[in-house]
Amino acid sequence: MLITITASVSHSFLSFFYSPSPSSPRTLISSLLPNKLSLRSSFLPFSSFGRRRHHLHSQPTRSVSANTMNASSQKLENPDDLIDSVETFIFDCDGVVWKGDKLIDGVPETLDMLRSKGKRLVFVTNNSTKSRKQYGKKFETLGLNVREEEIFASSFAAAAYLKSIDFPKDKKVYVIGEDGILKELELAGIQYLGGPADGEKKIELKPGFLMEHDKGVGAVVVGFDRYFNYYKIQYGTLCIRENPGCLFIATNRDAVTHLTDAQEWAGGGSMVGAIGGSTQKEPIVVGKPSTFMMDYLSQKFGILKSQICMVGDRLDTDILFGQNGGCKTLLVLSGVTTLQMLQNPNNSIQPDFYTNKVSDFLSLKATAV
Ligand SMILES: O=C(CO)[C@H](O)[C@H](O)COP(=O)(O)O
Repeated sequence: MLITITASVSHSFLSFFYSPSPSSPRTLISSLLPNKLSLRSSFLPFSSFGRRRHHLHSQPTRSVSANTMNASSQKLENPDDLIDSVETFIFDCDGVVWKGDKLIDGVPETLDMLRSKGKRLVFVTNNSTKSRKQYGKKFETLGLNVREEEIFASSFAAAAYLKSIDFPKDKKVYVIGEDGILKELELAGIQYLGGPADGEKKIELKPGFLMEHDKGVGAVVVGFDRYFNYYKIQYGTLCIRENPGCLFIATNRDAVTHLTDAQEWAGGGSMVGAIGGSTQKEPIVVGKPSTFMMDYLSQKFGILKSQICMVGDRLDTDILFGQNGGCKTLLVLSGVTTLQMLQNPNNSIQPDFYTNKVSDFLSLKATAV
């Protein structure tokens, strides 16, 4: 069974890990797992600085959480009931708000309607290629009135996670990923190397060639990277395998993404999988479905998770993210998931509601009048 280590900022977990118990973190985490799950020996990337600060929990990506045992989803028929039952809507971006660079029909009007009802709107994306500021520009270009503080990308989550564990000022992060991660690390005051600059680098395998690496790297952050190469794999691998306590952090493990609308393209999970393959370690995942961003948001805005509705197009990231956080969930069929996929007997991830697209909030209301 696939198990993912996820990062959480929940106070209960924090106090749990700060407790003076002599138990090792591995024992503590093991105690949180159902009996049938076990941890592999290389599973926990604790470092000397992260040891007492990590509040990790192991979380199967599906099927063990009680939330994933929901009965079949209901087709959304009374949007007002759902709207009135929560104070915050978290929207996934790709497949919900836009597809690639194309705005999905009816999104601006729907967001305006929700704002006019006093709802808090938050946007969460696993795509780490841009920073919050860069996403702010994208929203603006698409004619959407969204502030940078309302956007939470996995690039930001990686930097926020490192801050939450007091990543030492004298340590560096090796980045396998694009500009968004670099920008967020910079804003967080964290030193880094790698990123797009290593995209051109090649390795000449002459006899006896040995690649040097920076012993001051305390974390490798892996996100979606269109310039992924063997140099980056080897560099990241050396840091994780040879620098004591070096963390392996993944922005997400998404299998596919939408680089063009003609087909699905290999996603961030492919880069993370390569580093997992060479290091034989599991990453700390900070993007969906990890609860790190959910916990972060709920603490930052002081929102009760039961007062949140997560709207997304992917079952194994968005809907699971909402369910793992104890929120209401709405699946829209405007992205990667079809009705057939939702209703396939092998699919156990059932959102509370499903509908075609977010603007159904408006059209269904109109029909009901
Ligand atoms: O970056 C990616 C590739 O790994 C993501 O799969 C993708 O872009 C996810 O976006 P969202 O969370 O907005 O659906």
